[in-house]
Amino acid sequence: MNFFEFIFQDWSVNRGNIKGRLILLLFRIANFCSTRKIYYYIGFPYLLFYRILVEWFFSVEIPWNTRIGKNLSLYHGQALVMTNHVVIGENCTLRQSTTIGNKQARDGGFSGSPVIGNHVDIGSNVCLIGDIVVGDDVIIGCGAVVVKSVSACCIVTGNPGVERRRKDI
Ligand SMILES: CC(=O)SCCNC(=O)CCNC(=O)[C@H](O)C(C)(C)COP(=O)(O)OP(=O)(O)OC[C@H]1O[C@@H](n2cnc3c(N)ncnc32)[C@H](O)[C@@H]1OP(=O)(O)O
Ligand SMILES: N[C@@H](CO)C(=O)O
Repeated sequence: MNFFEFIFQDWSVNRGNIKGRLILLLFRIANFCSTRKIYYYIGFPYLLFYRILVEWFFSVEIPWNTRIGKNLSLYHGQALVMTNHVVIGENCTLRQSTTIGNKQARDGGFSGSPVIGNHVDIGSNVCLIGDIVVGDDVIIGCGAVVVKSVSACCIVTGNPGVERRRKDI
């Protein structure tokens, strides 16, 4: 993937969604710089710009070195927070007021963070926490709190999240 393909990899799935396109374009440029050593140093001022604009002003904390597959849809980009250990597959959807992160142990150490498969649709106001794996083709309902791994082809709803098999695939 060349530079332009890389930075525009989410463009088409966010058609009509200017904010989603802008945030993801800024993220992909930061991601490109931060994951290639020489560009990390050259692009460091840009990384600071990314952090201030996207994290402080848009309130979307997608760390610049997070591993995210192509075609991420980002609706209503605000109050979205994740750690840089999160992994997100291809063709996933994220919405507002969602946290994807870790938990802290009594000894002060941190757990791992979620690894999310392909074609995972995450509703608004969701918390995905800890060293868990979310399979492919999962839908996570709005407001769900997910602290255990989720099998592929399931819907998860509620707090604590309960999974059931999808009937549409
Ligand atoms: C501004 C905006 O629009 S931002 C966009 C916000 N939208 C979202 O985040 C969409 C997220 N999608 C959802 O939460 C959906 O409800 C889904 C995908 C989880 C389920 O959708 P459907 O398959 O149509 O389920 P359906 O509405 O038939 O409900 C099935 C059952 O699950 C329950 N249910 C549905 N969604 C949820 C939820 N988020 N949390 C808890 N229970 C739920 C229903 O009450 C129903 O229970 P019942 O069988 O006891 O009556
Ligand atoms: N309702 C659309 C956009 O607001 C969604 O699924 O998030």
